[in-house]
Amino acid sequence: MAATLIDGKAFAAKVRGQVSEHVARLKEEHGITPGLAVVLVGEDPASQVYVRSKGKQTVEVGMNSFEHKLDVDTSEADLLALIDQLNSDPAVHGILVQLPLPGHLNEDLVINSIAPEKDVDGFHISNVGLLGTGQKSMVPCTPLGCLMMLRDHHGSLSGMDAVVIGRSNIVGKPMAQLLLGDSCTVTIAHSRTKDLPDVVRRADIVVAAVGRPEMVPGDWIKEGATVIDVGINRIDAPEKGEGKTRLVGDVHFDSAAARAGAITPVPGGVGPMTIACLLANTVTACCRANNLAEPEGLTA
Ligand SMILES: Nc1nc(=O)c2c([nH]1)NC[C@@H]1CN(c3ccc(C(=O)N[C@@H](CCC(=O)O)C(=O)O)cc3)C=[N+]21
Repeated sequence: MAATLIDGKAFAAKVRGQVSEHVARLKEEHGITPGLAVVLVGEDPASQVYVRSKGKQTVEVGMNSFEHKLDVDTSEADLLALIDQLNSDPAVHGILVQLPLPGHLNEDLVINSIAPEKDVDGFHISNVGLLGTGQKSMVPCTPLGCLMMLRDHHGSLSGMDAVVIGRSNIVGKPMAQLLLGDSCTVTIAHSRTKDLPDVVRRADIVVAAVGRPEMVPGDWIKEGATVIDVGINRIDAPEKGEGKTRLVGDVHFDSAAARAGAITPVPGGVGPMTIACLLANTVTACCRANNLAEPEGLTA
């Protein structure tokens, strides 16, 4: 492998260390403990695993974790009532409603009912608008984690050609805004993009966020480019035994690593950074709520 491995797991541990220090200072100097509320509707096993690891890490950095597990057929009114209650609870500085929600619940309505200053996912329309206009906002965790790794690796991103594959509200669009904010020339590619391989081949930075296992082959990657793989896809792995699975990204790792200058692995890349940034956003929200100086290096 020619490429430098960007170790998201190690980077995330470093970010959590910084978060812990800020939390300790908030407690000692101000008597405030940041709190994160996570709302999970239904019992999707993958979501449960993810929510559990978030709760564990929240407590490990010294914050309060409030978990709300609701029945899969919870009514929209009941969910909105819970969010209302969390919005007005001074012990709660961050609120995350795990997505996707069951089909009978209107995701946009639910997300936009979260108080924008507590919206640690950065999905509320106010935060989307603030980010798009370069104003102070809550920044979505996955793109924020990608940006931190890119800045750490390159220093300045100014003038670089960045291609984001995927146009979701959760990753693709906010990622493009952040890269533009750092003065990249940004292309957002998607399933209808013509000549996708050629578009990707001109990129200095490739961010793959489509959710299709290994869809980006190495020969799309420009020699020396930096590849950030956002995909976390579980696929069958019969070679490991019957019924076994493994995680792969949206990028074909081995062939891409042979051409890239730097690349993030899956697992151990963007995923751990997403959770670290969720904790970072909660500290940021807590500082803003209390008119305290914001933690440096943990925001965009
Ligand atoms: N409102 C909301 N916000 C989210 O941020 C959100 C969400 N809903 N719904 C679900 C997705 C998924 N997600 C992951 C974060 C980290 C890992 C992660 O750390 N993955 C490990 C591997 C974990 C494993 O082994 O299964 C890794 O990539 O190394 C995975 C998935 C956040 N999401």
